[in-house]
Amino acid sequence: MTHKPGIVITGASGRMGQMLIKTVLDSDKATLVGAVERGGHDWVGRDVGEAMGGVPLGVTVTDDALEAFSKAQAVIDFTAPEATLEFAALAAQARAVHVIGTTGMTDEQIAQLAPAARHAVIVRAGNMSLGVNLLVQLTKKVAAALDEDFDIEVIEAHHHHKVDAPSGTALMLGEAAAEGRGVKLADVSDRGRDGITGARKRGDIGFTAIRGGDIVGEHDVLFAGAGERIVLRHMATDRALFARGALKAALWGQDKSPGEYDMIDVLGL
Ligand SMILES: NC(=O)C1=CN([C@@H]2O[C@H](COP(=O)(O)OP(=O)(O)OC[C@H]3O[C@@H](n4cnc5c(N)ncnc54)[C@H](O)[C@@H]3O)[C@@H](O)[C@H]2O)C=CC1
Ligand SMILES: O=C(O)C1=N[C@H](C(=O)O)C[C@H](O)C1
Repeated sequence: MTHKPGIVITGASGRMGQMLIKTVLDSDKATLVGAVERGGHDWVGRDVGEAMGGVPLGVTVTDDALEAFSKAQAVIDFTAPEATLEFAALAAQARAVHVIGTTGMTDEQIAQLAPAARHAVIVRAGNMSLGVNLLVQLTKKVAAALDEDFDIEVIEAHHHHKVDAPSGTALMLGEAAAEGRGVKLADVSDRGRDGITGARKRGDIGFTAIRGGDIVGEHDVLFAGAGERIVLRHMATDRALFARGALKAALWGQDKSPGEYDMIDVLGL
């Protein structure tokens, strides 16, 4: 029998946490060995299956991340930036692959992952779906083919619970467009227009964030020229696709050398 990597899910009670637990349970390639929640959360100390409203799974939700990670080959983490930084250090200590789906991390926080990546594999992406990562590559190509006569706008829409904007995916798409154009996103990014903004600056990459209802995640990259527009679009209708991508990353990372990777690496795009 082949060895099935043991997986810990952090943020177990969250929208993605619960989806990830179901995805691992449905998989014949991995085993759920732990579920972590923040200290004081009412799921801590309960069986995670029962807490999710189902049958007991024999996995007790804990707030002791290191203890949970030490039994695992991979940690899948869709939580919040500060928590993810803490988990990176602990996953590295446990030599577990750390799959990071958390968005809203600052550049400084992302740089702080580097010490952990010297000891363990980190796979981080603002979007774990095949479709979005393909869209990233397409965006880079289209941006490289068109000049600044085409204005680039990234438009994203998410559910009303989302706390960060622009979305991690929107930033990935903006980075791809900037790379295609041979510029740095930080130099051309236009976020949050309001009031008398003046005319659009040539070469800028604009971002618009829509928040409402239960929208899972929608992203358009608009290339607007004179007399024509090109729109590259991805629409997610089920969080399961992010969870499947994250599990794929956790399995992919098992035989890789320590370092920082993304879903383009995992999917070979
Ligand atoms: N990369 C991707 O493909 C995707 C990324 N995301 C990102 O994943 C993150 C989570 O999203 P949701 O599940 O919708 O949010 P959520 O708010 O439903 O879940 C977050 C969970 O993390 C837990 N948490 C926070 N701090 C913690 C700590 N210190 N220790 C343990 N648990 C902690 C919370 O209690 C909560 O259960 C967001 O940053 C979101 O943008 C979401 C979907 C796809
Ligand atoms: O918070 C979400 O829900 C999502 N977050 C990710 C992002 O910030 O892009 C990915 C997906 O769009 C859902």
